[in-house]
Amino acid sequence: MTPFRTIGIIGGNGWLGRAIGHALLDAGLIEPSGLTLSCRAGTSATFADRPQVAWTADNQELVRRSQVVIVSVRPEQFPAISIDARDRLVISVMAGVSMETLLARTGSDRVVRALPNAAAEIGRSYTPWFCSDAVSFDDKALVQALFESCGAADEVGMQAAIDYLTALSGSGPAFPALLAEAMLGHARAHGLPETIARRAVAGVVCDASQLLAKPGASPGETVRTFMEYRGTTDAGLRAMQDAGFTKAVHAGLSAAAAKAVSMAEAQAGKDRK
Ligand SMILES: NC(=O)C1=CN([C@@H]2O[C@H](COP(=O)(O)OP(=O)(O)OC[C@H]3O[C@@H](n4cnc5c(N)ncnc54)[C@H](OP(=O)(O)O)[C@@H]3O)[C@@H](O)[C@H]2O)C=CC1
Ligand SMILES: O=C(O)[C@@H]1CCC=N1
Repeated sequence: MTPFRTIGIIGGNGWLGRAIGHALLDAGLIEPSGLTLSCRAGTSATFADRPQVAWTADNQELVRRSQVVIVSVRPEQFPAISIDARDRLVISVMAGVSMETLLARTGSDRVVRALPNAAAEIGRSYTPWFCSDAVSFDDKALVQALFESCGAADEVGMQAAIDYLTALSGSGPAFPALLAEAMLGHARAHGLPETIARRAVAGVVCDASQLLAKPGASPGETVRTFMEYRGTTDAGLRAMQDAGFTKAVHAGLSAAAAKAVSMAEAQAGKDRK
């Protein structure tokens, strides 16, 4: 793998940008002095414990200092970013910004579209990524190592998979949160003390869900095993299904995936005008 000594993160003070920056440093993939971060104010307290990290408001200066440029601003903030990143490996983590738009707006032909999730903050993201033809074998090894510093990662061969996975795994951390919130509301309505309700819900959503991480575990098998008791869990699962649980999950994933595609089309449409 080519040793990349310099990496820049545009939007390095944001939720995802700072998570990736800290993960890279914690994994020793880069020295603090090799990391440049940007935000519009040009400085942030985010990496105060690492004073050798450089800050700038000038994104072209960041590009000049960095062999690898990670773009981590919100999609609607991207049009305001004007960079010439030819000869740089550009990695976008933005939802709904297509490879075609990235190639056209950055001037680089070595572009990666990656889609981490918020669990990068705790080193537990799942990050699929897709790259342009000019991305080299060494670049790919770097991208894989970079996102493995934030959790698990896989290269995918189709850009459409990134739009779909933006919904499934990119937005994914919000969905167990919705389940937890629904459970909490139910527990409160049944008069449970707040502390107990929170501990019980966290016990299910954060801890008991780890049963699914056991080697060989399968969600369908787990559901069927519980249903075979013909007891309380079976009653609960059947009522949830009858109320449209699977349908609701599928509708949510379809809506999120459609939004990823429509965001990409809207950005590309602006470029054509
Ligand atoms: N958060 C998540 O769970 C996930 C996010 N993503 C994608 O990652 C990207 C970032 O998301 P997230 O970190 O949550 O968003 P944030 O709003 O937390 O971070 C974006 C950052 O970009 C900075 N910024 C805005 N404009 C500029 C500019 N012109 N130059 C330099 N920096 C700029 C902002 O800082 P300031 O205002 O100080 O300039 C801000 O801190 C988005 O595109 C999103 O789609 C993908 C998967 C998951
Ligand atoms: O909601 C969003 O648009 C971004 C992308 C995935 C997670 N957050």
